[in-house]
Amino acid sequence: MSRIAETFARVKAQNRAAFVAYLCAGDPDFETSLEACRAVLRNGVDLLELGVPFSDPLADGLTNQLAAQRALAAGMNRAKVFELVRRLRAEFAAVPIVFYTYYNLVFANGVDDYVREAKAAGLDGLLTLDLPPEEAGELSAACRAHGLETVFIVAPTTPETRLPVIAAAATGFIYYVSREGVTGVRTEAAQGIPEAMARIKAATKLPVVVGFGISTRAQVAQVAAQADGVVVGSALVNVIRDHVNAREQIAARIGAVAAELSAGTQR
Ligand SMILES: O=P(O)(O)OC[C@@H](O)[C@@H](O)c1c[nH]c2ccccc12
Repeated sequence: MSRIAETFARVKAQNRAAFVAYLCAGDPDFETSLEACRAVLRNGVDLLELGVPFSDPLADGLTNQLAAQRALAAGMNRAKVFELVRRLRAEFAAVPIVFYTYYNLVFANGVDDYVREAKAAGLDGLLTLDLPPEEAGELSAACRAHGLETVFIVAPTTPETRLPVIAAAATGFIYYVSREGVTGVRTEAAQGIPEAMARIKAATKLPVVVGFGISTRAQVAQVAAQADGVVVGSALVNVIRDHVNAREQIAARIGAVAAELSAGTQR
């Protein structure tokens, strides 16, 4: 069983949703990013989404765009992103790590080489934010060959007819982005999640995680009652933003936020 499948089976047996954290790899620098990832993994995170910093993050809100800029400014590159995964995998054998990346970065130097290197570094899956399943044949074949999961997104605007296409291409889990627009902290979790879960669950047996705008323990608890996993990104990335000039504080503070929010996943 894959790390991802084991994780969802474990949290289900514990009657809770998985707590999924998003951080941008190398934000605000390699060593601080490694410390921030360690801190959230030691404080309730069940699955880590690592954003691969990109110059044109069209699907990201301002918080994540600035995180990518900080990482790129600090010199983050393909080799260092894989090194970060290797370092985390050496310390956290069981935690699933999934790249959130734009297809350009995967495609640039050969899809098969990228997937092989990602698997060798210890990665479990890939979510390519700008690659629809209809165009993902080469990537899906490479991931099948090398043993990476291919996660795909369902949005509130996804037509019913596309759900089977997405469900057929997805492995590991499906990500339901619970509102239109881009990522970013909001005052309340989106409405309509139960209805969306019913739609998606009619098309797939895969676990479904829900994200976008979730930033408080109460919002986590609300979504945890409705989904298999809850994703928090900007609320964690903002801790890094707010302590860029006090980097030694980031690990402790981001660990505390992860501990507070992840407690909301208990049903
Ligand atoms: O930041 P938020 O509102 O907590 O949402 C999670 C989001 O950041 C993370 O899952 C993510 C980062 N980049 C993305 C691009 C598309 C969809 C999702 C994402």
